Formats: sequence, C-alpha cells, structure tokens
Amino acid sequence: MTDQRPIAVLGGGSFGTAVANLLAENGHPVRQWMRDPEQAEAIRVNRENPRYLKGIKIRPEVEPVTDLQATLDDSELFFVALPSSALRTVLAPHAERLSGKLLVSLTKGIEAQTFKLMSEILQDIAPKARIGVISGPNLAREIAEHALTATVVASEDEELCQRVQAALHGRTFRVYASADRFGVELGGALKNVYAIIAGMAVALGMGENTKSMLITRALAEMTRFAVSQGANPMTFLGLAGVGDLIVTCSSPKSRNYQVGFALGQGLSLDEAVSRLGEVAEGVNTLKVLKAKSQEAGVYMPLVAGLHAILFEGRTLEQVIELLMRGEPKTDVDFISTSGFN
Ligand SMILES: NC(=O)c1ccc[n+]([C@@H]2O[C@H](COP(=O)([O-])OP(=O)(O)OC[C@H]3O[C@@H](n4cnc5c(N)ncnc54)[C@H](O)[C@@H]3O)[C@@H](O)[C@H]2O)c1
Ligand SMILES: O=P(O)(O)OC[C@H](O)CO
Repeated sequence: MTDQRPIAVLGGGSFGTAVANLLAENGHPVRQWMRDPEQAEAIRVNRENPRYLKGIKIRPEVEPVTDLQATLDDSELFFVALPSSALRTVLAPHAERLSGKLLVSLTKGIEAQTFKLMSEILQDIAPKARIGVISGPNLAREIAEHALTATVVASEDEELCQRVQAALHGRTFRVYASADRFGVELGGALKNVYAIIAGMAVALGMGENTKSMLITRALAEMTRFAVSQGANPMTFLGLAGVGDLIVTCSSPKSRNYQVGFALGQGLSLDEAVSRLGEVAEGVNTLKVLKAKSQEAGVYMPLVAGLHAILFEGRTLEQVIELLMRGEPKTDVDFISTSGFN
C-alpha cells in the first residue's frame, strides 16, 4: 500500500519551492512549511512564490502551510531547506516530534559555533530520526524550469536513499545514491566559498585560463581539507564535489557567485549581501573554514586569500600577488612524487 501522507518541505525559499514542485510533479501531496503567512497566502492564491521563484507556476498538489507542529506531526518524510543560520533554532523546540522521521537536509552550510554540518545538527536534535542529505549541481531556478539535472542523496541508511530516489527521481531530475553522507554534504558547503572567488574573477575581467585554474585549485583545496576531516576524497570527483563546484563557480545564477561579482565591481561585503537579498551561505562558511583550516594546519591559500580581502583589510592586488608568487607546489596532492628523479 502506498503512503498517502504528505511529504513535507521545510522552507519557503527558492530551493524549497523547486523541490516541492518536483515532488508534486511525481504525484505526491506536498506540504511546504514557511514562516511567513503572507507569503503562504500569496502562494495559495496566485500559485507562485513571487519573491524567491518569480514566474514559476506552483502545482496544485503543493499546499503552503505555516503551522510547523502540525506539519511535523502529519508527515514522515521531510526535506529541510532552511538557511543554515536558522535550521537549529527552527527545529530544536520540536525535537520530540522528529523521532523516527526521515529528515533529509538540502541546506549547504556549516554551523558557526560548532563547525557542524546540517545533518549533524539534525542528528543532535533528533538522535532517533533517520538522516540523509541531498547535494549536487542544483540551481533552484534551473530545476524549476526543468533543465535536465542530477543530484545525490547520501545516507548510511540505504532504505532512506531508496525512498528519496522514489519520491524525487523523474523525467528531468536524476537522483544518484551515495553512502558517504559526510563527503557529499561537505562538498556542498565548501564550494560556496570558491564561487565567491570565481564571481570576483569574472567581474575583474579575468580570462578562461584563470577560471580553470581557480576551479581546479579550489577542488585541490577542498579535497585536502576534506581528507583532514576524515572524508573520502573520491566523493569529490562526483556530482556533489566537482559537479557542484563547476556549476556554482560558472553560473551568474548562483547567489554566492553574485556576491563575488558584486565585490569584484567594488561593492562592500554588506552592500553585496544586501543587494542579493537571498541566502549566500559561502560568506559564513568562509569565516568558519578559515578558522578550522588554521586549527587543523591545512594549507588553503584561496580561503586564506578571500578571508584576508573580506575581513583583514588586504587589497585584491596584494592577495593576487601573494597567491601567484607563492612557492610552486605539486599538481595533485594524492599522487606520489616519488616518480621524480
Ligand atoms: N537556491 C538554490 O539554488 C539552492 C540549491 C541547492 C541548495 N540550496 C541550499 O538551500 C538552503 C536554502 O536556500 P534557498 O535557496 O531556498 O534560500 P532563499 O534565500 O531562496 O530563501 C530562504 C528562505 O528561508 C526563510 N528563512 C530565513 N530565516 C528563517 C527562519 N529563521 N525561520 C524560517 N524560515 C526562514 C526565508 O523566509 C526564505 O523563505 C541554503 O542552504 C542553500 O545553500 C539552495
Ligand atoms: O545559489 P547558490 O550559490 O547558493 O548555489 C546554489 C546551489 O548550491 C548550486 O548547486
């Protein structure tokens, strides 16, 4: 017998809305929880999320709701698309309602005080819940416009992965599975920082060689850090690693890229973030990542360089000079250099 309970999406932003619509297209009743009653009413009446996904028709199977307790009680499978800064605050007061539920984080961020990933926070809050993550090259607007897209669901819980694949896999959206939750989730969080740098480089008129160098060295840096934290570097060769890094560092649709582009045009960080008016997780991730990499003794020159520009008063020219004149290194960390004579 099929489960007729609604699937719930928590978060009224662009990604929550895109995923709610995908689930609805696959025939599932969906409840999309959002905190703003006016936004919920606007969606109910106009079938559109005008602030976060203008021009996209929201399917009738998606019911916008604002009662979080009822939403948590009535569903078993949840997709959590809240900003990383809000996830713990929103869900912690409802811990007992989450026991035994399937909680899948879509959020690509790191908690400032604890350096925890979002699925680790979910586990803290609800140790008896079944936890997974979704991550990959997934620009919300492109998903909503049915661009052919792939993602990864990752969890140690194989049955959860299968449930998510069955719910989301569709005509324009492929869902691959992975058992490496930590690697998949870390890839999604780290790449946002490099998208800021890539946006800056484009605004400064840098060429294709530069973009390619940035993306490739970013992958080296991310992987080096991930390995220091116990992750499997092979995961970074997949959709949630290099796949997401490429899309976020290449697309003007990425909000992190847009923040970088605005910085490259000469705006301050505050101006760039407020001009965006949406979540750009890379800004917070940069702060915690810089501190963590220093603590762990991991060489991350791009992270250190962006941090120096945004928070230590260095100019872009100073940082570029420092990066380019730095001691030459070997290309790929994980290949032995013993082949040199
Ligand atoms: N947009 C994308 O293309 C995309 C793709 C993949 C993953 N993600 C991830 O999804 C997460 C959510 O991003 P988004 O793109 O949907 O953001 P968004 O900027 O489009 O919207 C943020 C939403 O969160 C809500 N919100 C903010 N603070 C809240 C709080 N305290 N309580 C309840 N709701 C609150 C806002 O009202 C808004 O509805 C981010 O971590 C992002 O990295 C986004
Ligand atoms: O718009 P961004 O920069 O938050 O990126 C969106 C997605 O993470 C891309 O996969």
